[in-house]
Amino acid sequence: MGICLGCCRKSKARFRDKGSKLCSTKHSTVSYSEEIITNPDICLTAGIVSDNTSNKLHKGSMSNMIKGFVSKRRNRYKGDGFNLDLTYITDHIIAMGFPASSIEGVYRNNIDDVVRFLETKHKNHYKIYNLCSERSYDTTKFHNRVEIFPFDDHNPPKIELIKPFCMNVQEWLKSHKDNVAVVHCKAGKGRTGTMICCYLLHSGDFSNAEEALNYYGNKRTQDRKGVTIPSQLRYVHYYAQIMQEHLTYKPEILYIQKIKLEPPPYFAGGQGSVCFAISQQNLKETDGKCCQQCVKLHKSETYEVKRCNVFTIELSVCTPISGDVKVEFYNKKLTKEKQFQFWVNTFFIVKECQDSKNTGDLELVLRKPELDIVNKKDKQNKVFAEDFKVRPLIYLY
Ligand SMILES: O=P(O)(O)O[C@@H]1[C@@H](OP(=O)(O)O)[C@H](OP(=O)(O)O)[C@H](O)[C@H](OP(=O)(O)O)[C@H]1OP(=O)(O)O
Repeated sequence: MGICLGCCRKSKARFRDKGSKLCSTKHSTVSYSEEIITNPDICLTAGIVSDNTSNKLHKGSMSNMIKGFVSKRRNRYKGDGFNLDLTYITDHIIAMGFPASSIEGVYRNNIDDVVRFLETKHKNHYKIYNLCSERSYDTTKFHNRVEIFPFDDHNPPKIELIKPFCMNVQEWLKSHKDNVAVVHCKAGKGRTGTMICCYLLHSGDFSNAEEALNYYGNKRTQDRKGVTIPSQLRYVHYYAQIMQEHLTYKPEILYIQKIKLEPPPYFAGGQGSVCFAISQQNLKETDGKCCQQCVKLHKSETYEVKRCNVFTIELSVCTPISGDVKVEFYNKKLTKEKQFQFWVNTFFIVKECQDSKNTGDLELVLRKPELDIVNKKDKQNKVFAEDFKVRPLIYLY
């Protein structure tokens, strides 16, 4: 039986993320014998294999090696004949990577292995929570006990998504002492951690966001870094406030009029141009189901930045914002390159003002570690100074 390398266009299209990092060499139409599967070099460089071959590949020790590599520092479940990117966060809450099929099942959790695991360990007592907005799978494999609470990779959930998720998990866990909730996104780390930490707060297991996040990080990863995206962390803190102070959420309307960059980024050669966009996460109904929809509210012109202490950008129109709001900054070269982004929620901005008895306008301050992307990409402080801050000026009324 041979492996056809390079003949399956459909698989190629699907092979776009981690797999493509592993297997990105040129295609070949050569057929290889089965023993070759055990040769790491050929497997890693093979790139494209057909679907029935992937079914065999995912069972081999080579596949386990690739899976271990792809799951990086996440804790895997190994034992009883299983080797899965899956971690018990508590006895009743499981975090795992995407249950994948086809070639993706060779380097992520294979859906059939996940089914086998859950049927063996938690028969009739598991329910899956899929957080991916980007895709799904054959839910009949899990007897259709799959709930979808979708949001985008590298982003926080819409704030209104969190409570229904927590209530659904709570109801499921309360309905039988043996029930488990199995939560996943793609890697089963960032988005999964965000929602699990919110649940740990909702259930009263933790009363403070930091403790829930540390607990999750310790359980799910070897480097104790569970949720690392600043906006996802911010939303766990938001939900902690809702729980601690019994708040009733309301999407307040505010206005952004200025954004200050302090100091402005330093691009190669000393000069550069920035532009930014402000978007809002709305809920829209499609086929009777509520989905998130990111709507652009403001697209800025391009500003040339010069060296100075504070670079202030006045918005051409005072932009009303409400609920979950994303601000994205780009460096405008030949192509636009995203430098950083952050999500905030207007309800918590107003609350912060009220708590500090501030009746005037508010200058939000977001420091470099609180900004998505740049917190990881510019660790050497080459473009953004270590003490870089972005200060949106918000009008309350
Ligand atoms: O933190 P990292 O570097 O492991 O990033 C994860 C990504 O790995 P990558 O950077 O592409 O190698 C990872 O992508 P892969 O699974 O590696 O393709 C996910 O995007 C993961 O987010 P989530 O757990 O699905 O919400 C990402 O996790 P978060 O950054 O969202 O926590």
